[in-house]
Amino acid sequence: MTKRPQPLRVALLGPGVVGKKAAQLLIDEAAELGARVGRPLELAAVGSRRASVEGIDQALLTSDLDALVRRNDIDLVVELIGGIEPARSLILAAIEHGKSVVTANKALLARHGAELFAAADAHGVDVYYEAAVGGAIPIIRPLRESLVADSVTAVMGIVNGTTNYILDQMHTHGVTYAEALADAQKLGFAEADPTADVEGHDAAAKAAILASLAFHTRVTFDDVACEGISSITAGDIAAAKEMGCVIKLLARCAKADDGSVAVGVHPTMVPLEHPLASVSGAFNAVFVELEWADKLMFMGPGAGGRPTASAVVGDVVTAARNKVRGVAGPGETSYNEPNICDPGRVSSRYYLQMVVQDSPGVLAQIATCFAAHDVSIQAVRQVPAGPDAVHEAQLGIMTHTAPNAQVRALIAALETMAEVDEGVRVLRVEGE
Ligand SMILES: NC(=O)C1=CN([C@@H]2O[C@H](COP(=O)(O)OP(=O)(O)OC[C@H]3O[C@@H](n4cnc5c(N)ncnc54)[C@H](O)[C@@H]3O)[C@@H](O)[C@H]2O)C=CC1
Ligand SMILES: N[C@@H](CC=O)C(=O)O
Ligand code: NA
Repeated sequence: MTKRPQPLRVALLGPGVVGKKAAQLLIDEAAELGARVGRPLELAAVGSRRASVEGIDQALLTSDLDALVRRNDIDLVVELIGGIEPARSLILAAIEHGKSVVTANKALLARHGAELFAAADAHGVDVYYEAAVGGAIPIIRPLRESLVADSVTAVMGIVNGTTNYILDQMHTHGVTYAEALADAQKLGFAEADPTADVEGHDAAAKAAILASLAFHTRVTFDDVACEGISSITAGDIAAAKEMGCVIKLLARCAKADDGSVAVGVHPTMVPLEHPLASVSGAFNAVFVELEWADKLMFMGPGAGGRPTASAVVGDVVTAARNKVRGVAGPGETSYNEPNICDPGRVSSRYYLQMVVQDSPGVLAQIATCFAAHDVSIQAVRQVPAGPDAVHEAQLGIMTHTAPNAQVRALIAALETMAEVDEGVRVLRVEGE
């Protein structure tokens, strides 16, 4: 009788939106996944706060996550509880006990990635995290492995499904921000606390991870200039439409002229002809510009239980294959020193919208103010400020590319002009 090979045993922490689906995939496809690994793959335990979880055998559940990640009979740990602690300590303990780790936790990786990767390297195990950026979309492995010989010049992406869903609903169906957010929460895209989504923190964590991989450096969450979508109004959406654009929450990572790395997350007017403009609903997309490969776009479901579980279990199979062969995958410890661009030096096109007096010479005065700040005007749009505001007009001005600090100084100067109402609205505009 041939002896059944010893299975590789997986512990999954956090059977929530993603964890439940990852457990289901590991259970339902166990035979096929084992064949792909070359050894049986078994979901051996699930670390959970709850005493019962639909679809998971009661006998697998344990509330003692600390003990679980140290158990000798566990080979791989899948962390899906989210947040910083206890996720960080649990992952470090798992690594120190010789387990490879799979996580979807971008918040943790963007703050403590260096520590986790160094620990994994020291203990000869893997930390895989494909689900942490763009959910099911393969983007981590392409940047880390397939494109490693090329030089990335810019990475930009729609990397938060919740905000893309909200903006898309506002743009195409005219629904309110609050209605669209409630829908996104029901559909399972939103983080437990949706502030992380709508204020751009989730996208900023993903931007830090993308920039680190793209530029072989270590960018952290705190290095990312971050602005969310909670202040986007129906008026902004209407202005974008009139300028031939759509508003997207865009994460942008690029090399500045001096070689420093500029990383930001901002609501951005994206011209309709740009490939990212057509990315709708909760879909994510990452657009990469490279010196040799030119332009690539990766697109697909960036959130939700099933798509994210696909990426998580894909990483489990990869880490398990490495275990079978007695090797570790490509580590992440050889980095260039971080050199982060001062946010004021980051250049972009901008759209400025203001209410102005509708009388002769005002436009000329405003244009003079732009010239005094060395900000060049690309396009101008003027509409009545409102049905009763006969002496006021709403003026929208799109600039050519200019450094952020110069545009901020221009706005401060415009707001001191008697002809301009306070509260000049500003949005980034993608493209040249
Ligand atoms: N929901 C999504 O579409 C995506 C989520 N992610 C990431 O995947 C991870 C999990 O996200 P979700 O499944 O959406 O979250 P969730 O809130 O639905 O699930 C988390 C689970 O972990 C459990 N948990 C939390 N802290 C725990 C603790 N200290 N001890 C025991 N159990 C604990 C919770 O009770 C819950 O069952 C997060 O890092 C998230 O950022 C990544 C990509 C997409
Ligand atoms: N809340 C996130 C989930 C995936 O990371 C999103 O909306 O994209
Ligand atoms: Na991904």
